[in-house]
Amino acid sequence: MSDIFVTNKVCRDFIVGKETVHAIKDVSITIQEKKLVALKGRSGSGKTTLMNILGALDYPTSGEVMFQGKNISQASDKERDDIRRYKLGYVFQSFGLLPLMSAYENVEFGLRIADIPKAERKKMAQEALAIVGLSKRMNHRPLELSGGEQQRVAIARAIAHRPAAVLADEPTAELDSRMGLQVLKLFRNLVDNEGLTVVIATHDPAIMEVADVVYTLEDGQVVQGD
Ligand SMILES: Nc1ncnc2c1ncn2[C@@H]1O[C@H](COP(=O)(O)OP(=O)(O)OP(=O)(O)O)[C@@H](O)[C@H]1O
Repeated sequence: MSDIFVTNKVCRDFIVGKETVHAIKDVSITIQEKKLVALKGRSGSGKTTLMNILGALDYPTSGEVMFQGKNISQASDKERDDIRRYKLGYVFQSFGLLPLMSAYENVEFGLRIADIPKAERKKMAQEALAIVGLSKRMNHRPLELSGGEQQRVAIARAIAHRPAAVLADEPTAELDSRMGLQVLKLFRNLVDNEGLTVVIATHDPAIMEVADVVYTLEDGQVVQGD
């Protein structure tokens, strides 16, 4: 199986006043295709910083990040934009749905941003909502859905354009444990049945039930991986 993300001694520093915060230090990890990989660790351990770097949303201060064999830390803005738009999908803690649009419209809007032609958008949006089990709720607006359902709409939006990988930052933090587990199992299904690679940053202990590989971060360093 091939590697989809490889980081080599990645560091990210933030300058705050006169101090330098070493948010992540010398992180070297490999993420294989079609796996569910967890980045686990306490608040402040560097999970979001590493996710943003993997997702081409931020640059490392030093070190290399490879995505599908390409060094994205040195890629042009256009190449990075294309990776974000076409190759990756993102899921955030607070769902990020547009409140005045229905579930279907939220997913369809994501497909417009990914430049999917109009003629294909309807079928792709409906398929993505079917995968997350929300075909019957697709005309509901976010506030007419439970938190778990809203997160499933956000997942449908993240997968509808058929990216290679989905990056989810604390996707269960605003859900109770039952709904959180449902969402984690949905990610597991996406890996097993849709051939996606999923990377989840979380401190939710239930991740241990679904992850293939867990990297534990402590003070910006990977202390454990299996
Ligand atoms: N933009 C920034 N400016 C300054 N410091 C930052 C910035 N982003 C992150 N940090 C610092 O880097 C460290 C790692 O933060 P990060 O958000 O990656 O951790 P985290 O594990 O995702 O935490 P949480 O679970 O609370 O989101 C923290 O000490 C944080 O204060």
